[in-house]
Amino acid sequence: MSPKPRILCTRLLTPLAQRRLESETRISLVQWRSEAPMPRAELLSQIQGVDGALVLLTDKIDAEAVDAAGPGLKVVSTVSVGYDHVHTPTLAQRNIKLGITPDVLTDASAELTLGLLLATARRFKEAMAIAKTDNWGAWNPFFLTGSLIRGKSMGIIGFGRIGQAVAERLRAFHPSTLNYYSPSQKPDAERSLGATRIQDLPSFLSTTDIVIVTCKLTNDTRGLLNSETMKHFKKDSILINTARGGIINHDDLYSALVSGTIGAAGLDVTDPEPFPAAHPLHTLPNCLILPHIGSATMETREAMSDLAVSNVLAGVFGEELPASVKL
Ligand SMILES: O=CC(=O)O
Repeated sequence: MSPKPRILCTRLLTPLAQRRLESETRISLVQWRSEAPMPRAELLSQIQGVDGALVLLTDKIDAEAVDAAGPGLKVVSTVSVGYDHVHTPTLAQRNIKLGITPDVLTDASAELTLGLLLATARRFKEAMAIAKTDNWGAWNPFFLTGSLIRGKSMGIIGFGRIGQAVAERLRAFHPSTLNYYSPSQKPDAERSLGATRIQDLPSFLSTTDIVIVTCKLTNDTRGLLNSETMKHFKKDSILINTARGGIINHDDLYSALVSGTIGAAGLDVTDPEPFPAAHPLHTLPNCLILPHIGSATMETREAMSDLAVSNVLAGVFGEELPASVKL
């Protein structure tokens, strides 16, 4: 009888998915049973000889990790839709499958994006700080005035599942225009969402009041928004990023927010993560930072974990992954 496939899981999963993984009798499970990330040295040691690795976006799966796993590794399954922490050329070269968790987190991510936009436009960070003090003062017409969303030109960078789900929700705010910046044309979404593609970044930025970043982090998008491209933002524009921190140069963003080149920013993702408490962006009243909670609802995290379990099981048993990346 051939030995059971070995699966390494680098974290404790949400309760239902954890139970499912533990009760899977066809596999031999090695798991880092903690809510904190598996230390790198531990990962490199425990991944040796496994058939499948179920990982999170905090685990760097590079050539070193794949080498440490050895020739039996068939599948890497990440509990995330983004996979910039996985070195895809190495996986492709060694014929290792990559599973991700699309769709199940689209609603949660789009809802968080809208929440962050509203909070940024209406200055929640300053308002919450003042509400806790004795400087609240009497109601006055100029107090904490923010920006209306209705009637604004909206622009989405990246027009995949999450970008389109954000666009669908933004329509309820009656934008003046809804544009997107993406390497590929999306004719169906253009028709159903009334969106227009502008593929020249300076033109896209200079005609947009509210810029929302939802694209993947790739070699093409790393540092896409920097001191050069930020010059094209409209005065008083709002920038929201719920994709990956590396798409924005944070030092350049600080300068742009201080000089007024950009009016306000809401970031659910930063570079690095965790974002240092001492970073000057935290000191700005017009920069609201969240600790990467886009998909953080319990239902969503259960669905993501469940899909990741399905992906890793399919991979080790040589079946088609329910949700994979074409490498
Ligand atoms: O950021 C979260 C994800 O990629 O799922």
